[in-house]
Amino acid sequence: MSQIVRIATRKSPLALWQAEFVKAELEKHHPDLQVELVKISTKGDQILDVALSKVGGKGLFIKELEVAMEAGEADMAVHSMKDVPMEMPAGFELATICERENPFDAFVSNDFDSIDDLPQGAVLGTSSLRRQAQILAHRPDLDVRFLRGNVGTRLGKLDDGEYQAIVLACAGLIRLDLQARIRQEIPGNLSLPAVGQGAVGIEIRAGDIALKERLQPLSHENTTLRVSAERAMNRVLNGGCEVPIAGYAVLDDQVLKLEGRVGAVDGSKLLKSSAEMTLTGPVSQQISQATDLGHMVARDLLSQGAQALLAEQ
Ligand SMILES: NCc1[nH]cc(CCC(=O)O)c1CC(=O)O
Repeated sequence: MSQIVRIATRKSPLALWQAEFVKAELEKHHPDLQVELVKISTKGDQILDVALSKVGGKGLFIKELEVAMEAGEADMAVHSMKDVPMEMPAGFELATICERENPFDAFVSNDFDSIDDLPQGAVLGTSSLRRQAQILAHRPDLDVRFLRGNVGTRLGKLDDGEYQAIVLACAGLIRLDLQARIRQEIPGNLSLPAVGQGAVGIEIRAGDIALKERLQPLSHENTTLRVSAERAMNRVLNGGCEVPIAGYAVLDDQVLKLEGRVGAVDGSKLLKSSAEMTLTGPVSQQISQATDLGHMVARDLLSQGAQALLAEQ
């Protein structure tokens, strides 16, 4: 007898790709499972004309999915980790973090090869305060303008000529088979990625141990440790996806290295900090070491004045 599990997902093409990916993985590892998608509209999808930072951002893309899980209409929700708040609401837990796709930002343009190739004063589209802060710190002459909507909408606005270039996540473009649109993978030293960028996370009702067990084969240890450090940093800085904070960790040979940045949205200031740590012991211990590393970098950014910068936004 097959058992049915339902995934709550937003309706954007990228959200659907991610939910379909989790469905396929689950069915591969558990042939007895029948996985269905429950497609839901969220407030974040409907508000397209205001900066997310101005509409009380945190959790904007995931609230409705939690309501469906609470009502028993779905058993789990699949999210871009970048959009998952640092604290999960009571009754829910982050069960699994899957393998990260390319974490970097993409420069997309029909006329130019890279950020440095843009002419003086060029119009660049992004609504990410993190991207704006870092790009303006590097190229203060650029005219950064508002750009929201799902990946297809943003590319459409570029092609209509509203912008000379736009910046979005490489991961989204790659997953939607639009990698040909990436003119430059923006190096991390120019635009450090957002906390969790490129990783997919799975949220469940707190205490649903049977489902968590089922999800275990989808969990990616290297990604989980890196994203744990990034999120621990963000938690201390009190940041979500809608603040000019960047955080990116790499893990090679048990050495976890985390870099964090907090910027002024006009590019006038960019605080940077990094630290590394050798992870040892069982995974649960390594996660707590990764968390400590995140706290260290956050405290260093705070000692450099991050709080004042974030309060200005
Ligand atoms: N804030 C929206 C969002 N959430 C996740 C992604 C991209 C995919 C990812 O980071 O996994 C995007 C679009 C973008 O930043 O261009």
